[in-house]
Amino acid sequence: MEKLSIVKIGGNIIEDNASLKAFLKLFANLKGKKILVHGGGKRATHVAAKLGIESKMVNGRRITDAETLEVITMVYGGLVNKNIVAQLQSLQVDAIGLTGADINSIASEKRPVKEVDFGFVGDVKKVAHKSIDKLIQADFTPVFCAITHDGKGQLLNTNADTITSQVAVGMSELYETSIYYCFELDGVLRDIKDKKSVIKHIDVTLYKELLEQGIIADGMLPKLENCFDALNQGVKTINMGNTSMLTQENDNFTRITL
Ligand SMILES: Nc1ncnc2c1ncn2[C@@H]1O[C@H](COP(=O)(O)OP(=O)(O)O)[C@@H](O)[C@H]1O
Ligand SMILES: CC(=O)N[C@@H](CCC(=O)OP(=O)(O)O)C(=O)O
Repeated sequence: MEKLSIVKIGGNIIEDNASLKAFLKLFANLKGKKILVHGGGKRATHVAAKLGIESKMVNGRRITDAETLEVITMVYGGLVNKNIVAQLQSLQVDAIGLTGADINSIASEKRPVKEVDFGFVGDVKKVAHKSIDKLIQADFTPVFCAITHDGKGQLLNTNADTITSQVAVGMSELYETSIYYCFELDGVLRDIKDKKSVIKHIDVTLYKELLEQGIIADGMLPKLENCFDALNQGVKTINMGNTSMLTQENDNFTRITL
């Protein structure tokens, strides 16, 4: 099977122009077929605040009312996605920016209201791996933002980490897939105050321990939540760390295995 890399960048990298530029260079140099997924939660929070809209997160997910959905559509689907695509074009990567509504690539379902009403937040139901592959086979590089749709005309906010693992699972039908969760730290840390305390390898048993001890929290929750499902559903490798893990020179990052 041919290899496919699915790379995710989040808010902290996107917020810092120099970090974003440096990352996009590494991504452009990454050999083989690839997909980029980006978040932008921090930018959405800033823009919402400017508009007088307060942001609320529960379990690493944004409570998304109708007003917030408008903001995230503009920020993720417009501002962030198109800037990244333009920068990739300047690096000779023929990128195409997508929400899950485009080519019906990621269909989701509005999260049912249980203890928390997340509003317009979608849980991924179907990834159109064959349609996405048409773009890849045509030598385009898909760049997904954190928006999906329900097939009935409703856009839904979906955590970018979750999109990454679900797209990777879908594409595993056709490729040997590797996920790279790039963020500002070197990996999952045993002690959040000690930047050097990178845990090099996490399996299911250690994951449960770390979760119980509260070592995995906040933005780290959605990253790790779906990893083991993804590995069980055919994703070959999952890595978490800073952007330099995309080069062969850095091996100081976290590898997730079953
Ligand atoms: N054990 C941990 N190791 C590393 N980061 C952690 C840990 N627990 C919580 N975090 C938090 O998770 C954040 C990364 O998630 P998130 O903010 O969603 O990043 P991004 O948007 O860049 O993907 C880190 O900045 C850190 O504050
Ligand atoms: C439902 C939900 O929480 N969606 C996320 C999507 C963006 C995201 O995931 O951004 P980062 O990767 O930068 O955190 C949000 O609106 O914050």
